[in-house]
Formats: sequence, structure tokens, C-alpha cells
Amino acid sequence: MNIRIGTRGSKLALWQAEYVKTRIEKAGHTAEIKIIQTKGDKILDVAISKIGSKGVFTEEIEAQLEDGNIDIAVHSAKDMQSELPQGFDLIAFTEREKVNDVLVSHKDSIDINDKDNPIVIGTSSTRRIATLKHFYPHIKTVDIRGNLQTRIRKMEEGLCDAILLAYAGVHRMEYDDKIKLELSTQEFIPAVGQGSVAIEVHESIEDDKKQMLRFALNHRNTEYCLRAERAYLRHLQGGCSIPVFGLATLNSNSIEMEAGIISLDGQERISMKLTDETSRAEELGTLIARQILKKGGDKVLKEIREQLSED
Ligand SMILES: NCc1[nH]cc(CCC(=O)O)c1CC(=O)O
Repeated sequence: MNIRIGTRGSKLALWQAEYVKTRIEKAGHTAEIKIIQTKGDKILDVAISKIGSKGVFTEEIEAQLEDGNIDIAVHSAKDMQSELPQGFDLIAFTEREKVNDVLVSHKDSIDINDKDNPIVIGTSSTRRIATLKHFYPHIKTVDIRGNLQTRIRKMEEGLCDAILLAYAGVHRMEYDDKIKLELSTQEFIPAVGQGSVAIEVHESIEDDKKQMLRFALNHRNTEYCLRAERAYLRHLQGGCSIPVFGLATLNSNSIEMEAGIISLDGQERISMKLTDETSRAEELGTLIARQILKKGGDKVLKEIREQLSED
């Protein structure tokens, strides 16, 4: 079989597409990569949250899937909305990379606890900003956009002392030597889906192709975790600009998930941990979401939505 892979053209997106291509080839098939420009790639000077519509990085790719010009689209799982447009589905999740966030810097000494000379951290993620405000209130943050290469340049030009990023992306772009600190997943619980690559298809895909792709690309344990986390996100209706977090892990026969929400100012952080049978991954995600809402998450979520729509 030959699989046509659609992807954005960023370096990280291309790494993901190449990775998927190699896996398909190892399973004895062929694959080719088609780069697709999205609205999000063209508009670089406006905050994503202000471009407006959902799916600024996916619309054009989904159009190609629907028209049958490509068979699959490859995305960072964490960038995928919790509910896809009608007719689209995620059919595989690749084995998850280490899930931590890390501090990347060109400087030798980076001390996140130094209150006398607090470091300035570059990040645009509401989850990371709020988490820093909660656990490290002395730290200042500065907005930083662009791909990893651009962010590192801006940091080196003096915008900030360090940038806060997902280990997975830093490692894939081979900047490991700039990692100065690994944040604990107890404080910095990652974004839903962080570290895994998701395979999207349109429902018109042939069954045998779909099965081959699942066999070649899907990592079962990762899939259970991602299904739990995405169910959590779906129930909260959290988009990528809302500081919610969730991390599921598998033990021998059970799935454990810790998830929560944090107010934009970092003051209120609601989180909880629950365990269930692996086969009940989605129910677990939904249950945690319900409990979080009940524990005050509904109020925090409402506040966040109001604050985000004001700016
Ligand atoms: N939101 C951007 C994004 N989407 C995926 C990754 C890389 C790692 C991953 O796939 O989880 C990143 C960068 C980051 O958050 O540091």
C-alpha cells in the first residue's frame, strides 16, 4: 500500500511526518509526504487566540483528507481539538515520548528558585504561565512565539533567560544540550496528549488501509492514556488556550489519571487523581472532569473564559 501523509511544513511537523513515514515503511509499505500550508502558518503576527476560528492549523489539511488527496494527517496529539469536525477521527497514537516540560537556556546557571535575582521565562502557554504563578510567584514571564528555532534566537537576543517547553519537541529538534531543568509532572502536569503523535483520517478511508495504519503506528498503552485525557478535555470543553492539564499513566492492569485546572492568575489550582480499569479509560477521563467541575472547576473555567474573551 502507498500512504500519502499530509502535514504542516514546520520543522517539528516534518519530524513527525518523517517518523510516521519510517514506521509505515518498516511495516512493508510505502509513504510520501505532502506539505500543506494552513492559515495558522500564514498569519504569524497575530496571537492564535485572536485569529478566531478553531482549527487554524488543521482546516486546510482536513479539506485535503476529505477530498482524498491525502490518506492521513499527522499532528502533535496535544494540538488536536477535543472534538474533531464531523467525519474526522483520530485512529492511532504513536508511543508517547517523555511527557515533562523542560527549561531550555543558553545560560550556564538557571535557578528557578532564586528569589533575589529571579529569572525571566519565555512562554505563551496559559497553562505554563499560571503554573509558574502558582508554584514560583517570584518569576516573571514574557510572551514568546514562533517555532523552537525562532524562540531560541529571541532568547539569545535577550528577551528572556530561559524558555519553558515540552521535552518531546526539544528532543525531536535536537536541542537536548540546552535543557537546563526538567520540571516535575507533579507541579507541571502536562497538556492533554503531550508527547504523542496523532493520526487523523476522514471516514471515507478504506477499512484495510485503516487497519494497516493502526497496526503500523498505534501504541496501545499510549492510546488508552490519550483516550482518557481527551475525554477529560472534551467534557470540560477546554481549548488549547485554557489552562487545563491531564496526565494518564498505565500500571499493570489499571489506568491512573491526574488532571485539573488552574486560574489564569495561578491562585486557584484544582486537581485530582483517580484510578480505574484500563478498559474504562474514557469513563475515567469524564469522571475526573465531572469531579473537577464540582470541586470549583466550573467557576474557574467560567472566569477564564470571561477573561480570555476580554483581551
Ligand atoms: N503547542 C505547541 C506544541 N505542540 C507540540 C509541541 C511539542 C511536543 C509535543 O508533541 O507534545 C509543542 C511545543 C511545546 O509545547 O513546547
